[in-house]
Amino acid sequence: MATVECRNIRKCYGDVEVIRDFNLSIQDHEFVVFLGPSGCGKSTLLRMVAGLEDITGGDLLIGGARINDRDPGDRGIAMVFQNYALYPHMTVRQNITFGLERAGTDKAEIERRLAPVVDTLGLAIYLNRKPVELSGGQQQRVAIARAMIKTPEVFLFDEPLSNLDAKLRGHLRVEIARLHKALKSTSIYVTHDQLEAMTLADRIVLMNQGRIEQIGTPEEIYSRPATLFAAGFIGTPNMNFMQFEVEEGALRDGLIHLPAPAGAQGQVTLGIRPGSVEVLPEAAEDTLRARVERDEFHGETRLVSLQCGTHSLMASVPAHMALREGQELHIRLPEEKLHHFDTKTGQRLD
Ligand SMILES: Nc1ncnc2c1ncn2[C@@H]1O[C@H](COP(=O)(O)OP(=O)(O)OP(=O)(O)O)[C@@H](O)[C@H]1O
Repeated sequence: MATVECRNIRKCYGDVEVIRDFNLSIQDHEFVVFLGPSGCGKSTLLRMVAGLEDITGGDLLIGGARINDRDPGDRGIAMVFQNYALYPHMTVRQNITFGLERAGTDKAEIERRLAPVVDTLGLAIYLNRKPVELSGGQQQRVAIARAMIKTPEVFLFDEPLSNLDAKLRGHLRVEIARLHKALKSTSIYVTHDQLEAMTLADRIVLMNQGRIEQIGTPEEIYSRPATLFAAGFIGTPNMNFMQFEVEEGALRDGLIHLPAPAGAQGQVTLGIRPGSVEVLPEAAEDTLRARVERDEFHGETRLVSLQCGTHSLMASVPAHMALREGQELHIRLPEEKLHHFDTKTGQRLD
């Protein structure tokens, strides 16, 4: 059973604490993505699991055994890095099998393991080439093959696609998902790319400044972000935010009058995703007047910047809805699509 458990994990560089009291249980076969902005600590955490960084405090368990002080080679893990780090003087075949040869695995066993790995990653025709004769995507496939052939219990991926162009990234993303299904190993994948996280993860661990902001399935985090940070980080285009002071149980300004969530006090941030803002040609009882500031054509949709009283909002509308800059129109903010946060603490209110 390749469960991974982090219990009160801490990491300090000198006096600076970069990971604080990190707790997480990863199940056998689960695909967990550490997602967050640059510097939030996701790589440091992954490197601690791999044994490439000391753990300052707490316990790290793989398969139920505490492995804080175990050598990287004895942890049952394999890691795929952002820089493929292939040996330039070796062929593809040698790069893939080198680790097993060094460990003294016998030749027949290496050949037995090589065939399905090479097959799965479409590398058979490149086996005798040197890395310099391969594209970036092919080189990263070799790096994945090198990790796969070790048949690890836990796969660790550190931004493996970030050096590739967008098309190749999409392609390899699908392959990694397929591989995970076939191999059934537990996987931890680090990225700052929310699309990768949303498409690959069983669960996302959203991190910010060395702490967990939210843990959940992609759907859970998208539809019920637990904090303002989670709401702003997940979703493209970004969620709209509007600031209000709670007055007599309502969020109110010259134009807007909405009920405040039960018990809300002080400042509340109202959030709504651009795709949830309804744009209407006619006024109705629950619509608000808005003016078009800018209209961007995005293919299937248009992204419209609106001014609604003192609030700036984005709305994503079908592309056929041609709008002019300066045009007056009417919008509706459906109540069931609103998110409320305490502005001071950043915590979700409803
Ligand atoms: N060897 C080190 N010495 C001191 N500080 C470090 C060291 N390595 C990382 N840090 C700091 O630890 C914090 C977390 O870094 P880490 O590389 O884990 O972030 P990250 O979320 O993976 O970012 P990125 O996406 O940019 O790689 C950062 O503030 C970084 O400056």
